[in-house]
Amino acid sequence: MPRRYFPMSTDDQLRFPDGFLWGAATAAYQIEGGADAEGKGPSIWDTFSHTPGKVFHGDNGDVACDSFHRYGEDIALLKRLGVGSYRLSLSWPRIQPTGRGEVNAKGLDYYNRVIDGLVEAGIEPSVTLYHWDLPQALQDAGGWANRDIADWFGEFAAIAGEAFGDRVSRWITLNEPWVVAHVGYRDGRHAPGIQDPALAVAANHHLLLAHGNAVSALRASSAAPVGITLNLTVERPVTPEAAAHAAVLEARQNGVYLDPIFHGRYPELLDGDASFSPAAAGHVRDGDFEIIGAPLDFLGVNFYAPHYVGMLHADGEPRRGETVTGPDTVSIQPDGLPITAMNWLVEPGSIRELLTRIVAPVTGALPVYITENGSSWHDYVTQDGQVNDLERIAYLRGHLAAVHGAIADGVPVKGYFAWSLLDNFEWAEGYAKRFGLVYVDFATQERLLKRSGEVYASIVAANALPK
Ligand SMILES: OC[C@@H]1[C@@H](O)[C@H](O)[C@@H](O)c2[nH]c(CCc3ccccc3)c[n+]21
Repeated sequence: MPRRYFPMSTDDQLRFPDGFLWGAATAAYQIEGGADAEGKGPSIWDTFSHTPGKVFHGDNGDVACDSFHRYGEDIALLKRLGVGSYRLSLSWPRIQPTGRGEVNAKGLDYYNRVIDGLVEAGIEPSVTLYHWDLPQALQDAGGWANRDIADWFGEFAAIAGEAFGDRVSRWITLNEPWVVAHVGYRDGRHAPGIQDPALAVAANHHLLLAHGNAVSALRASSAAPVGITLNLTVERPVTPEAAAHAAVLEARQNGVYLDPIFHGRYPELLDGDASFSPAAAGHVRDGDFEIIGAPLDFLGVNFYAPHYVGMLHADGEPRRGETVTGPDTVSIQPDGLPITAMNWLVEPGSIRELLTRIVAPVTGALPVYITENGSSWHDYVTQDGQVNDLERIAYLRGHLAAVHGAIADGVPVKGYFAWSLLDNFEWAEGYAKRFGLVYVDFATQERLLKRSGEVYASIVAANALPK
C-alpha cells in the first residue's frame, strides 16, 4: 500500500508533521511514593509536605501513586495511549541520599527497571534530572541559594548520565527553575518555603550555573540531546497603560532564563532591580555566562494559561475580577473565559502567542517541545465506571489546535507531552487537584483511563486532531 502524503490539514482534521513526538509526563515526587524505600534519602518535599499547614489536607508524597512499585502498570498505560515518549524525573535523593558523594545502588536499580521497561515497550525515556525534590541535606547547606550547588548538581548529572545515558532519548536538566527560585524562595508556597527575595534572586543564578554544569556533564557521558524546561508566561495588558508592566512581568519570569541561556546576559529591562535581576544583585562572576550559555539541542516549554494585567483604578479600588498585585497594578480574571479547578484561565490561543511571540524569536530553528500542558478538573467516577472529563478534552483539543497553528506559523515544535499521565501529588494542593489522563483511586491505587485519555490515544494514533 503506497504511503499517502497527508497535507498539514484536510477538511476534517489537523495533521501534525510526520515524526511529531507524542508523550505524557510525570515527576518523581508526585508519583513514586517509596519516600524512604531502599536507601532513598529525604527530599525538601518530604520535609515540606510533613510540615503542618504547608500542603492542602496535610497530604504528602509518602505513597502518592505508588509508582515505585507500580511503574509496570504506568508503562502499560503509556502503551495504551500509544505515546512515543514518557517524560519522567529522577529523584536526586533516591540516587544520592545526601545529594553529594555516596551513590545508592538500589536507587539506580529502580530507574534502570523503569528505563528498561520503557525501552522494551518501545517508548522513549525523556528524563528530567531535577523536578523540585532537592535532597534535604543540600537544603541544610543552603540549597539553591548556595553557589556550591552548581557543582553538586553537576556531579549528580554525571552519575545519571553514566548510569542511564545509553538508553535515555533526551535529557532535561531542570524543570521550571523560575518556580524553584520564586515559588520556593520568594513567596514560599513551595519547598523549602522561604520568603526572601535576596535568596530567590541568588537561587535564580545558581540554578542556571547548575544547568550549565549539567549540560557539560551529560555531554561527557551520553549522546542524547540535552535541553531545559522553562515555564514561560504570557502577560496580556488590558490597556495600553499596562503594557510596560506586562513587559516587566515577562522579563521577571521569561527573560531571567531565556536571556542568560540564549543571549549571555540578564534582561536590560531589569537592570538596577536587585530583587529580580541576579546581575543587579551582584551574583554574576567572570565565566558564568559561558557555563550558562552551553548550547542546547532543544527548549522544553511548560504552559497552561495566560495572565491578564491592568492598572489599578485611580480610586484605588479593585473592580470585580481584579486582584491588586502592586501599588498601581492588578491581575484580572476576564469575564467569559472558562477557568479550571486550579482557577487557571482556559484560553488556547495563548499557547500559540507564547510560541510565536516569546519563544521563536529567541530559539529560532532550535527544536521546541511542549514538555507540559494540561488541566485540572473536578473528576469523578460515574456509576458505570467512567470519568467523562469533557472539559479536559475541550482544553486538550483547543491547545493542540493552537500548537498546530504555531507550527503552521513556522515554530519548530517537535513534540507535545500531556501533563499528566496520572492524577498525582499536586504540590501544595495535594491530591485535591487532578491533572491525569488516567484517574487514580488513591485508596486502592487503581488506575482508570479517563475519556480524555481515550481521546488523546486516538489523536496520537492518527497523528492528527479531528476538527
Ligand atoms: O500544576 C501542574 C503542573 C505540576 O504538577 C508540575 O509538576 C509542574 O511542572 C507544573 N508547572 C506548572 C506551571 C507553573 C506552576 C508552578 C507551580 C504551581 C502551579 C503552577 C504547572 N505544573
